[in-house]
Amino acid sequence: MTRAAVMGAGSWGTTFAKVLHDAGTEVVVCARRPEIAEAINERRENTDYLPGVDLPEGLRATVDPAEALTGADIVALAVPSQTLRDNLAAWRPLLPPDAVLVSLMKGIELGTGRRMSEVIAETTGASADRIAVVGGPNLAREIATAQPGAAVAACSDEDAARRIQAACMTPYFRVYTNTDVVGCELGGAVKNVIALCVGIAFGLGFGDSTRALLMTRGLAEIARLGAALGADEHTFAGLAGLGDLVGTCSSPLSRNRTFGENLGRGMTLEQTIAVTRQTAEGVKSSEAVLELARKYGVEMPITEVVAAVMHHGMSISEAASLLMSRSPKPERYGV
Ligand SMILES: NC(=O)C1=CN([C@@H]2O[C@H](COP(=O)(O)OP(=O)(O)OC[C@H]3O[C@@H](n4cnc5c(N)ncnc54)[C@H](O)[C@@H]3O)[C@@H](O)[C@H]2O)C=CC1
Ligand SMILES: O=C(CO)COP(=O)(O)O
Repeated sequence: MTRAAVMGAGSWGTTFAKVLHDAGTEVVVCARRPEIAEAINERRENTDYLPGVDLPEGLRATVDPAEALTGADIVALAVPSQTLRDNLAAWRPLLPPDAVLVSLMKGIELGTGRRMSEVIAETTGASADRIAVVGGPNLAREIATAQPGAAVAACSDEDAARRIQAACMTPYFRVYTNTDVVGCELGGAVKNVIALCVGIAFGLGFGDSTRALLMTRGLAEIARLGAALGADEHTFAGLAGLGDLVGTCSSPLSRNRTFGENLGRGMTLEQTIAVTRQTAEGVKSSEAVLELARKYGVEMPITEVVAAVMHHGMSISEAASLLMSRSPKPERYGV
């Protein structure tokens, strides 16, 4: 039987652990706080992150990383992207040498511009055939309540991708494989930045025309960055690209979209941060994505204004007018 450890018992870590369990994988989820592990083990509920969602009997939680990691064939990482490097430094001595390390995270590291698979490689020394990514349009509460969903398991080693696929495919969760790790990661991370902008537009009272505009031009800038970083452009038409963008930008469950919506409705950045209890990756990643775009000479106008609003005090009205007053150009998808 395949054994998996899920490191991080937030909303997605807990949900993905349930998916693995439902797929017949033996799984232990590792929480930081004892009360979360206790609630999962004893009340069969993650009372903080997924209140009201029943968790299966066989899903075990611990606060002891060694207990979770010992003997694991698959180690799924589900902590906030900006904390991965520090978390991995602590877990590294405990990682089984042959385990596949799977990033479930959708962010880019601030200050380095590294994708999560790169942070994993740098911190653990694992080779590319042991580093994978799972991404797609997966809103935790929906998947945790077994609503039909799908994702992509990506690894440069197709066999490893297939092993992950087998470990988490259930009657309600379809998993496809891909070998384009870069594309799958960029799709997941950059859509969070676009979702912030869509949320702002929604909060300002704009409707579906504006949302569709931002999603479509957002996808164009994701694809441009992807081309520069060597991704396969077809990935962006798939679940980890268009799929994830549509899911997040459309859903009131999205923390990123909700963060933007609160700003659009008139909250200050500080007020919005204060009311946001879970991880809205796009806030920090917007600046990291922009650094990456500048490094590779890629134009990303939506990312640019989102980063300016999140980090450099630009007002929302200035951001909107900057986007709408760009010079006329032919429509192009991607490069
Ligand atoms: N929630 C969702 O629907 C989905 C989330 N993701 C991605 O999964 C990753 C994890 O997100 P969620 O589980 O949703 O986040 P969350 O905010 O619900 O949970 C984060 C978890 O990381 C733990 N953690 C470990 N070290 C931490 C530190 N230093 N600071 C703060 N928290 C720390 C927290 O205790 C918590 O268990 C993110 O990159 C997110 O983009 C991906 C797909 C769906
Ligand atoms: O990644 C997600 C959906 O696929 C979750 O989006 P949020 O992080 O904005 O909630």
